[in-house]
Amino acid sequence: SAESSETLFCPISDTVAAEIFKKKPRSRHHRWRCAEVTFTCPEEALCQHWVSSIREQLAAIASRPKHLLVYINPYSGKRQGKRIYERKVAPLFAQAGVSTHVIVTERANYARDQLKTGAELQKFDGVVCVGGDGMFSEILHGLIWRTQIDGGVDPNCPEEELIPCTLRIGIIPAGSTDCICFATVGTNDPVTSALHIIVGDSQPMDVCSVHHNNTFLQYSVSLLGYGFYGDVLTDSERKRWMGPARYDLSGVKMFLTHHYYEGTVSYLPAKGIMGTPRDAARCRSGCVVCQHNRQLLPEKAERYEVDEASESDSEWRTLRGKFLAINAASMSCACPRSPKGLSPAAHLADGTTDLILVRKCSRFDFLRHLLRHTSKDDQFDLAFVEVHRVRRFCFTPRHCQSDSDLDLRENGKHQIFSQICRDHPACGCAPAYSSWNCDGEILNHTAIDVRVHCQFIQLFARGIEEPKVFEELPNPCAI
Ligand SMILES: CCCCCCCCCCCCC/C=C/[C@@H](O)[C@H](CO)NC(=O)CCCCCCCCCCCCCCC
Ligand SMILES: Nc1ncnc2c1ncn2[C@@H]1O[C@H](COP(=O)(O)OP(=O)(O)OP(=O)(O)O)[C@@H](O)[C@H]1O
Ligand SMILES: [Ca+2]
Repeated sequence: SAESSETLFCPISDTVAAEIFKKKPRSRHHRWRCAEVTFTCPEEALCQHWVSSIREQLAAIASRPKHLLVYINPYSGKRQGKRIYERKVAPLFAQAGVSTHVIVTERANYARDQLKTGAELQKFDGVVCVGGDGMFSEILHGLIWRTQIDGGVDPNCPEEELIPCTLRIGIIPAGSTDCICFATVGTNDPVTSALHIIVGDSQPMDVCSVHHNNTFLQYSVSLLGYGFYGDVLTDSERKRWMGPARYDLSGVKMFLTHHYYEGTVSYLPAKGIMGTPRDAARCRSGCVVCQHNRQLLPEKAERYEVDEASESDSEWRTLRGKFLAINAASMSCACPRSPKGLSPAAHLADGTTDLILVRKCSRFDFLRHLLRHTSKDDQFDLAFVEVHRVRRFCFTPRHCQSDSDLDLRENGKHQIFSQICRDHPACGCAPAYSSWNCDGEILNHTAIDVRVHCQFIQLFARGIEEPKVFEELPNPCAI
């Protein structure tokens, strides 16, 4: 009888592919590619038996998603989101037997609003966003909001125990920074991300809730930045037409502007945990620090909250001063601009955020600090920089006297003056306030209360994998 053969779909990493095909491993770490392995057998019936049993085995893996809700932002990054999805991702989902419901967004917050109220989520095993960090933020907000409202929880109360989201989120990177994808996968590559979704990987992630006066503002998973990163974002929003390059231009402009801001930061240090922001070790796939610190949370942490006793007033610390930047990095914030990130030793899922305070210093010193984000040197090893691993923090700008004052500033006259001064640094009048950059969105309040919720969401990812030495290569069939 004639030999039968069938091509089977098997996603594998570059290194494993190299081992199978005896090719030289590629230098681009963390990228995954599809490989085809053809088995031949003498009988067609046997071949069909192999195929059907492999398909059955794959279908029985509960962690693999079967139905996905996909949102594409057609305006992300270089406006390639739709093309990237259709050319690189959709064929892989089809080949792997993953069905999809694809929605191209029609406006900002389209996906968020649908998830909050409209979408029939029980049909899906996950939600995929094709876009940048802003698009991810929409999905995050939609899903968290929906989960709280369905569970009868008030998201406005900062002390409320939130209900964690169960639907996993996948990110197909197509944006300007794609920091969440880069920091959870190790690369910004749509095919790699699609394969992590197909094989059903799970990576838990911390989420910060941000409140102002008992009113919910936003959630954050990467950077909450006041001062430099807030000003870069505000300035870059007026240059959206430039695409990803707007951040570099605004970065240079804000570096030259060199504004500092006065205020008070109070924080609750994360006590008894494994790991510090100055560690040489990094958060990697299967991170023991994240697992250990999650277990430290008390039993009621079934609801993913921190022990109230550890939040007594005496534990809080307060710092006042003039700051060029106040950054809270709940993860490394690694991205192509800074492959080690704002806080290289931060953890994806340890229930803490790294609070980085850059005090007023010379332009030269600030440049040294910034440059160290791109080299092996420690950006925290400078007299004007301090970093604390915290569970919660509050910030109050010095000139923030009352809410009505703040509202006036945010809605009216002060904002205009502040804007004039921002645009005309030569007038010598520095603005009293910056804005918070919350994962790339501008917050409309400056006095904020931030709380970390440990392992609050799950991504279709597995964290960054350490490069494998040859002997440790996994069995490709087990991936
Ligand atoms: C001299 C080179 C120094 C390079 C220093 C690079 C540090 C870069 C650190 C990037 C951290 C990104 C954190 C991620 C935040 C995301 O949630 C958010 C949403 O996508 N992205 C941004 O806010 C977008 C933020 C983009 C910030 C870009 C900052 C660029 C700074 C350039 C300073 C140049 C000084 C030159 C002096 C001659
Ligand atoms: N159809 C749409 N039209 C206009 N804006 C949209 C649309 N869909 C989503 N958005 C908004 O576009 C913004 C930027 O999206 P996204 O993050 O995907 O791209 P980006 O280029 O990486 O931008 P950023 O660097 O701000 O994250 C988000 O705030 C999102 O809410
Ligand atoms: Ca963290």
